[in-house]
Amino acid sequence: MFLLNDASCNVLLPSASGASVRPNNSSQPTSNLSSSRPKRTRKRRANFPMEKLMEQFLEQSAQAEESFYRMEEQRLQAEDRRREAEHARELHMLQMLGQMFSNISSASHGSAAAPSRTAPPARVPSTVEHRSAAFERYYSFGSSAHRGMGDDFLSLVKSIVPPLSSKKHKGQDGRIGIIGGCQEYTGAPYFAAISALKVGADLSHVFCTRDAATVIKSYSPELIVHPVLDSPNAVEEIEKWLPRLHGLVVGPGLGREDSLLKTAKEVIEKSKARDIPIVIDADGLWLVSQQPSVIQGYQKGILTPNFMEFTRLYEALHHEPMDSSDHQRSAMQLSVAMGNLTVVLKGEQDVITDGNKVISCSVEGSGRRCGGQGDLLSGSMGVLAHWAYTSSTGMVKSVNPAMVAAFGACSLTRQCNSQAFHRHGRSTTTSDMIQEIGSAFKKLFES
Ligand SMILES: NC(=O)C1=CN([C@@H]2O[C@H](COP(=O)(O)OP(=O)(O)OC[C@H]3O[C@@H](n4cnc5c(N)ncnc54)[C@H](OP(=O)(O)O)[C@@H]3O)[C@@H](O)[C@H]2O)[C@@H](O)CC1
Ligand SMILES: Nc1ncnc2c1ncn2[C@@H]1O[C@H](COP(=O)(O)OP(=O)(O)OP(=O)(O)O)[C@@H](O)[C@H]1O
Repeated sequence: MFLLNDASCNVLLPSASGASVRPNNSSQPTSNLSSSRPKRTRKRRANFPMEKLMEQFLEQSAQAEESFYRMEEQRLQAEDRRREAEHARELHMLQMLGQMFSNISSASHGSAAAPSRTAPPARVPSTVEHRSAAFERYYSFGSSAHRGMGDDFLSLVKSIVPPLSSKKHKGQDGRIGIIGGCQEYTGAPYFAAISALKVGADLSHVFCTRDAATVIKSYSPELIVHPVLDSPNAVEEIEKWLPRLHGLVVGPGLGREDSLLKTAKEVIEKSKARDIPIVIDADGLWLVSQQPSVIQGYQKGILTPNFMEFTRLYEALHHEPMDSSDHQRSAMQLSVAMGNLTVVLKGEQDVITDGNKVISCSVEGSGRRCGGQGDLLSGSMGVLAHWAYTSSTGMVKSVNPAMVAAFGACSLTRQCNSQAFHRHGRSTTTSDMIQEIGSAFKKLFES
């Protein structure tokens, strides 16, 4: 905005910040416009007709405008340079982190750093070996100790979140399948499937028994529900969909009926052949404790046991009771015995390990332990595993995509628990936590 003050002829120019400022008289030939010397001004006014004065004023205005835009241009260029430098610094930091992890993995476990899809189960290290190894490779997030490393893992999770874009079509950010849902348990598969959607999958399929299907559909129109799990040709019916699925969660609300477990087992085999990331939870873990070979050595498999489920698995693999005083060590031992599968032992702290590294997630949750929180966790992990394995950033692959996905899902579940508890206190339910997924995700991974 340019103002000509009638009485004094003072000129007001816009500053870069938008506020009007007076021009610097020392650098501009504006003495004829000054109001501080009335006599001289009057005399000059007599010599210069009004048009000449206007002409001069317009010329000065144009110069001022030009200099303003030049300064603005310089300011924007400096801002661009600052952003580019910041981006390069972030990228460099993540590459170094990736390099560091791959060094740790190759130094400690040779082939485990670049595992084959179905590696044979590795040797279980001795107690002494394990204690020092776990110490060296133990990182914690949420407590004040090792916060730097936790923050780095958080950066890795942030880096796998795909950008939202109008160029994408429905399905590109993930189609997730849940194998579970029977007459007794309809809530668990619903929680897992809706959580996958709310984290950011585009489509969520539930493969459940016939009598559970209508119930699950009635909870939400967002879910695609297939009433096939107890049909005679269940495996073929589900197999038809596998080429379209990016992630599978097996177990929430599956139940333990032999025929359903047999179907789940065959679906796991078919999904492995297609290289689909598979999260196994709840009754899926019951199946694994009966037949570990169903998933043993599959590097894209993640097990998410609670303490009870963990004990069952550990004893099935090691044929002896576990040492419950050292969760990190026991979790590493189970992972190694399962062929370096990623294991998430849920609890007061979530312990996440692939047998080489151990991370602990202790993001503050709450004291509320309503049923279904584990389903929120496994559904979210299904999506994050797909994003981690298909991430184009590269550095996630030098860590272990399954560990990054597991860490992301644990942090998110605990953050949802904390936020829901702040609103609802003791009456918090898993549905309240699911309502918090959007804001918890934004807070953790998009800020
Ligand atoms: N709304 C729904 O539809 C829901 C359905 N769900 C579905 O239910 C199915 C069975 O799953 P599950 O977890 O109840 O079976 P299981 O592992 O045998 O545990 C049974 C017993 O283990 C114990 N226990 C548990 N945790 C423990 C711990 N941390 N530390 C120590 N002990 C612990 C505890 O024993 P208690 O305290 O009673 O002695 C508990 O009663 C499965 O399909 C699942 O998806 C759930 O997802 C919830 C929402
Ligand atoms: N003692 C705890 N303190 C804080 N958070 C916890 C605690 N126990 C579990 N959690 C959180 O709750 C999540 C679900 O764990 P939980 O042990 O409830 O699973 P679950 O028993 O398999 O659940 P579900 O009821 O779905 O079967 C964990 O990832 C963890 O983040």
